[in-house]
Amino acid sequence: MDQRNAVPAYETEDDDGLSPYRIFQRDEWARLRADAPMTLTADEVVQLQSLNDPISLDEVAAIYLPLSRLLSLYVAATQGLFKATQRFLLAEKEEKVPYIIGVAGSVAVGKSTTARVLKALLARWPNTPKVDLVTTDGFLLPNAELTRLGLMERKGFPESYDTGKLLHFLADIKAGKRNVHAPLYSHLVYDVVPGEETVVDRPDILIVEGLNVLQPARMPKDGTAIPFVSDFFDFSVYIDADEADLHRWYVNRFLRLRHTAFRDPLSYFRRYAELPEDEAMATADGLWNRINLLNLRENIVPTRQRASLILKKGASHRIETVALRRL
Ligand SMILES: Nc1ncnc2c1ncn2[C@@H]1O[C@H](COP(=O)(O)OP(=O)(O)O)[C@@H](O)[C@H]1O
Ligand SMILES: CC(C)(COP(=O)(O)O)[C@@H](O)C(=O)NCCC(=O)O
Repeated sequence: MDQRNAVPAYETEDDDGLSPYRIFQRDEWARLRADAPMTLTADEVVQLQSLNDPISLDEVAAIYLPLSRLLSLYVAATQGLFKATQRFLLAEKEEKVPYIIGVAGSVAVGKSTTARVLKALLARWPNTPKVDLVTTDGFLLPNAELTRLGLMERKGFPESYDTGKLLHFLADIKAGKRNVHAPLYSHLVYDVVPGEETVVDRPDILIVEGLNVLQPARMPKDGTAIPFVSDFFDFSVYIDADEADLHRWYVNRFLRLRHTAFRDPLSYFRRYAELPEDEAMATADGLWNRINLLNLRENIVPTRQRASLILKKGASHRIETVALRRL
């Protein structure tokens, strides 16, 4: 096995029962939906899916409704624990603390679709919680800074983010601050958009989606402790798929974008809209192999075992197995 991929397997349960994960085949997991009602329509599901990341109502029923049910139990348990701490501290008034869910995985695995479907389902729980979603691309260094640092070919690698800014953002959210601002990234212009922000105002649940959300902190030499982004998470989901599938999904999405987003005069990839298909494919292959595959192997896959839940997709984007941490 390639050393770079030498991450312990989670997909097979050890005979000795030492695996940190309980593995479910799709059908077994689907049964755990129990009495959770379907709250999305087929049309709404279509609206939530990303380009080249098909998702069906059946997928929502089999995978995401059991997950929504699990999360409703976990959120209630965490709130109970929080209340216990408040009682212990003889606190006069109970502040609410947002429950934070991280969504990690490769470029082109479909994190955005998963995050949007989860947001929609959780917001439709009977107590209608306020659910917000933030993507970490807003915390990327601007292209001018990446160019100055020689990091344009490392976009999406841990060093291409302003991790300090992301940590402060999450600390403010967990501290219960109001109107916390997060910067925004545009896939169209391929850069952070100066002055554009999203505002997060004390949600009940915040979903944080990005390649590197399970990344450990790089330890400073002076011995000071830096938190991990995931220290702020109450739960995390890693979306997993085989390299060959991810490669194909990335290239196919790139080819489809030539007929849509790349035609926009503002698109960073404008020049690729006119390329013949074989040249466009070679460009997409290059971006995948030079940047995204390297990042997947070096930084993203090694964080997989840190997730609370691993959703493993098959070649058609359907989730085939689910691995749930035993806590
Ligand atoms: N060059 C691009 N132009 C426009 N949209 C893009 C481009 N690249 C990716 N996207 C969109 O950005 C979103 C995030 O993509 P990505 O970071 O690969 O994560 P994932 O596929 O896991 O959601 C997706 O909805 C995708 O369709
Ligand atoms: C913007 C991204 C780094 C994803 O960022 P994330 O929201 O996961 O933090 C990624 O979609 C990307 O553009 N990667 C650079 C290589 C490429 O163009 O595919």
